[in-house]
Amino acid sequence: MLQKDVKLDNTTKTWVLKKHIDFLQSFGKERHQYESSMMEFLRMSGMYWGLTALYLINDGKIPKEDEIFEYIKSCEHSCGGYSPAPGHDPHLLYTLSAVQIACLLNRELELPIEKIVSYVSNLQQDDGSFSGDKWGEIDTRYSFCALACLSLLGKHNVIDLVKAVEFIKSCQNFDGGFGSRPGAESHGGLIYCCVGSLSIAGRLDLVDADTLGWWLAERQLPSGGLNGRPEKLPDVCYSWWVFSTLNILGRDHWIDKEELKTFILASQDNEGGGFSDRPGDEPDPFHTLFGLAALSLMSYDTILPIDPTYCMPKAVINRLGLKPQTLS
Ligand SMILES: COc1ccc(S(=O)(=O)N2Cc3cc(-c4ccc(C=O)o4)ccc3N(Cc3cncn3C)C[C@H]2Cc2ccc(O)cc2)cc1
Ligand SMILES: [Zn+2]
Repeated sequence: MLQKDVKLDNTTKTWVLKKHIDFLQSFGKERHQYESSMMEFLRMSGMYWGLTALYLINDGKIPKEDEIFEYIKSCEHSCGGYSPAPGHDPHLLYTLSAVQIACLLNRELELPIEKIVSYVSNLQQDDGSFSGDKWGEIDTRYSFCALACLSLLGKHNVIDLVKAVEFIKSCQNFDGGFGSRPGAESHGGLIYCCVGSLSIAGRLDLVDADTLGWWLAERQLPSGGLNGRPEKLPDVCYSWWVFSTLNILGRDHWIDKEELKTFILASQDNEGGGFSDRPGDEPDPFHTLFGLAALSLMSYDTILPIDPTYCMPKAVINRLGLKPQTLS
């Protein structure tokens, strides 16, 4: 079977740091008005992606902090959950994003912590799994959102951690990977969520690190890029999902970092700044964060260090006194 991949033209793209800062600072303004309005359904997450990316390359400086915190408050619901934008329904995805942004601003203590904690713990099911909102869709993504959100607030002991870990273990496959539910196929993004959850819970002993490490290293293609499943095209965001998981498992030397770096840099937009999913596509804040975050794990240029488990600046995780488990 011909391996699907992209062909990098041999001009290595220059590192356009200033343009990435401009791209991130202008998102939501006139230049990106259209895309930004189209993305209202995920705006709170879009702000976490854009602001974290900016923090990493702008020496931790974030503009308009008060305006951002007012926006978070405008998305708060009486149940303790946050919506992506005013007038939308609350959901665990955007509650995590709101807490992550508040932590970036060093203002997490100004949040209604007890209400958020009760919102998140009420989403845990009898089998230890989590749903994303009242409609009840179960997904290991939501286990990660719940554990990350509560641990950032120093409250992860309010849920049944043993059962939460048990559910994640029930989603482990013979290839060492994890899926969205028991029996679902292994997928790079869900493996990151499950290994990240076990890292927060201090239970990486449950991971078969060699078998999973091998499956993850198999994601690298001749272009240097990583895909999320066999036979898929490489994509910059998998540079984060797959590479940060290898980093947590102490096996990130199992892939060729130089080739991954080349693929990520080739996915920069040299005109307007930002990163796309692969060379030649439109850049967006989502792929810009995950491209920069992977480069940060490779200590590229002046990008500030990032924590592989939380996808947040190390300085913020250290300030919160959090020590997510990693294997050496
Ligand atoms: C453009 O098409 C999509 C498809 C899915 C989504 S998603 O919300 O389900 N989601 C996140 C995601 C976001 C973007 C994006 C564009 C502009 C912005 C502004 O901030 O963000 C783009 C893609 C995307 N995807 C889809 C994707 C990424 N790489 C390959 N694909 C198909 C991921 C998707 C799932 C997701 C992942 C992480 C997360 O924290 C939340 C949702 C969003 C747009
Ligand atoms: Zn992607």
